[in-house]
This record gives sequence, structure tokens and C-alpha cells, in this order.
Amino acid sequence: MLELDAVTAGYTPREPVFRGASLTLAPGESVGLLGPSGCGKSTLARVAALLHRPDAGRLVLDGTEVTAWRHRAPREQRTAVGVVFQQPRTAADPRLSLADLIAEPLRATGRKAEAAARVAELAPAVGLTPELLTRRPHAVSDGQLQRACLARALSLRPRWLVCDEMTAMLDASTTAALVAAVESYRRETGAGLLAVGHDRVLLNRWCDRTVEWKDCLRTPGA
Ligand SMILES: Nc1ncnc2c1ncn2[C@@H]1O[C@H](COP(=O)(O)OP(=O)(O)OP(=O)(O)O)[C@@H](O)[C@H]1O
Repeated sequence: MLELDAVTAGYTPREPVFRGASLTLAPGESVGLLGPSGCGKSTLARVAALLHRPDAGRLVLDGTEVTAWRHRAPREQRTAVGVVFQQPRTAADPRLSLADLIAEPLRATGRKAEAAARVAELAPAVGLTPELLTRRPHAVSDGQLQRACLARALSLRPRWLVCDEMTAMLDASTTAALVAAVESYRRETGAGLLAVGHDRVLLNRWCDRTVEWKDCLRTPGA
């Protein structure tokens, strides 16, 4: 289970972006989160991905409460969640080839020896040719770079995936390819998914259920 329980979070302690947001994902479940721009969906997604420490509330990951975020989080928890953001350009180191970008989490966790084999496995799964893998971000399209960012998120075989507007900048065929790659990974591994977005039609089609932001803020039973 991935449980966000009464989470309050923001960027200035006195003025959080939201208070008391709750959302629970069952193991292997895919949930789409919809809501108005600026309400805090990405902030909540970052809390779920252990990238943003909440001001209050709890994140419980497969039965263990998370008590440390970012680099302070234990590796086992940090690597249990893979994350893909909306903007591949800001999420990718411009100095790395796409192959090295995909392998980054493996290198960072001391598993460099597995990198080549894992990249060879992931590249076709996200639709990247061997030639594209040699290029650096400036020499590929946004869609190709986002494919690499998805492969990077899958490289450590996370039990949970957080896709924060992953396809918002992409055309219909690239969107379909990335959604298919996520779903194929989920079928293979049983991973759960939190997909944040604005595209109701896409999220309804993609996810087991969709949740409205305002319902995350509602106290159960109220
Ligand atoms: N790093 C940051 N520092 C300060 N404020 C931020 C930061 N990131 C986001 N915010 C603010 O927090 C609020 C919520 O932003 P967030 O990106 O979580 O919303 P969102 O619901 O995902 O919006 P959108 O749908 O437009 O992506 C916004 O008012 C935003 O300006």
C-alpha cells in the first residue's frame, strides 16, 4: 500500500499549499489524480516520491512509515518509488547520453555492472533505438527525452511509479507509447501507479480509478 494520510505540505511552513490531503493506493493499483492548476497535486506527488518532506501527516510505504525524505531516506524506500515529471529538459543532466541517463540510478546505487544489460532491456520497452541512446539531450526531441526519463524511472524496478503530468507536453502517439510502456511494466512487476494530470479522458482510460483533488481533502466520514 501507498498511504498518504492527512498530509500538509508547501514551501513556507506558515502557509502550506494544502492541508490534510489523504490518498491510499492498494498494491498494484493505478490511480489518476485530477485537480485544478496550482492546487498542489505535484507537491503531493513529490511527497509520495519521497522528494518533498511534508509539514504534517504521514506517508506509509508498504507498511513502513517514511520518516526521512530525499537523500536522507533509506535507500530501500527511496528506490521503491520511481518518478517521471512533466518537463524532461529540467529533469535530465544535459551532459549525459540517453544510455547514461537511463543508467544513472544504477550507477548511483553501486550497480554499475548491471547498467548495460538493463539499458538494453529498457530501451526497446520505451521505444528508443541504439542510435538514440548515444545522443545527448540537446540532440533529441522532448518525446525521445521523456522516453529516456521513463526508462530511468523504471531502471531500479520500483514497486511504485509516480507520473506527474508525464505526457502533458507530448503528442498523441508518444503519449500512447509511454502509457503502454508503463502498463507493460506494471503487468510484468505488479507495480502501483499514481498518475497526476489534467487530461480526464486519458486518466480515466489509463487508471483503475481517478480521484478528484477536492476529495483528497475531505475528511473520511465527513
Ligand atoms: N519550489 C517551489 N517553491 C515555492 N512554491 C512552489 C514551488 N513549487 C510549487 N510551488 C507553488 O505551490 C503551489 C502548488 O503547486 P503544484 O505544482 O503542486 O500544483 P499543481 O496542482 O501540480 O499545479 P499544475 O496542475 O499547474 O501543475 C503553487 O502555488 C505553486 O506556485
